[in-house]
Amino acid sequence: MRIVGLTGGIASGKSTVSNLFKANGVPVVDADLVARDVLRKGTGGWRRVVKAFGEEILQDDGEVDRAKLGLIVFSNPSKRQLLNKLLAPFISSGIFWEVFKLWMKGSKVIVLDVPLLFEAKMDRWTKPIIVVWVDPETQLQRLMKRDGSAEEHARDRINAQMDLDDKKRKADIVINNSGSLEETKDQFRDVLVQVLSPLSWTEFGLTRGGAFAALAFVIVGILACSSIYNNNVTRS
Ligand SMILES: CC(C)(COP(=O)(O)OP(=O)(O)OC[C@H]1O[C@@H](n2cnc3c(N)ncnc32)[C@H](O)[C@@H]1O)[C@@H](O)C(=O)NCCC(=O)NCCS
Ligand SMILES: Nc1ncnc2c1ncn2[C@@H]1O[C@H](COP(=O)(O)OP(=O)(O)OP(=O)(O)O)[C@@H](O)[C@H]1O
Repeated sequence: MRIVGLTGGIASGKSTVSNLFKANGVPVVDADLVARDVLRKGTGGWRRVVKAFGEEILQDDGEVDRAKLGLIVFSNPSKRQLLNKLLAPFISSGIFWEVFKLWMKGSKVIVLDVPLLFEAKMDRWTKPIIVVWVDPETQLQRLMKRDGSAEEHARDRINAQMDLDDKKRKADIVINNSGSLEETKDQFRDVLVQVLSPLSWTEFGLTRGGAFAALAFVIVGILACSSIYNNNVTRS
């Protein structure tokens, strides 16, 4: 199985690129969706977070007020670290299960869309790593426009992540999303060819088909050895 890492900065265009993958039949595991699930009312993540941050972060219906919690953690690094520490085990296992389900379905190439791929050291499980890069001013403007947020809050969110240029240096593939959507789609076409190139033997071994082939090989080997052994015992 080939697990492609897709990352970047906040509002750099990861969802835009992951939608292009989905439109081309490549399944995507979205870490933001997993992170939402593990914070739903009544879950283990919800209980831990409410215990640590207090009931004042809850809405009337008992769900976490995400905007309120966001304002707290994106302006305070130690509170953000606490939230990350509380949710990390739930997010990692959630991602693992999503990958496992796709493996069971027989998917050969999948994309992991994880904003904090490098920060959470999940980059070691993915190859190649695609970084969606955008120039800083465009990133700020797109973020403010999309979330309707003030410049100060948008900057807090951007500064809560590893510098986007550092991520770019760690990438195997860079998509520059500073221009139009058409320009991004042009780059994406070449990226798709690379991502869908034939699997290496190691990647094939990690697919469901590869695992069954290896198992069949071992069973045939054992049967062949036992038949040779039985023949020798009968003769002697
Ligand atoms: C603080 C929360 C409630 C704010 O929710 P909100 O709906 O406003 O934002 P959303 O979850 O859609 O995230 C938007 C973007 O913010 C960035 N972001 C989210 N969490 C973090 C974080 N802990 N550190 C840095 N950036 C983050 C990501 O780029 C993400 O794509 C939420 O982001 C959260 O629970 N974060 C902690 C979980 C986490 O680490 N998620 C990232 C998945 S790897
Ligand atoms: N090339 C582009 N031209 C114009 N607008 C764009 C372009 N790419 C993305 N956008 C817009 O910028 C915003 C951020 O893009 P997107 O949601 O894909 O980023 P993201 O990296 O997934 O964000 P997050 O980290 O918050 O999940 C969206 O409103 C999107 O429509």
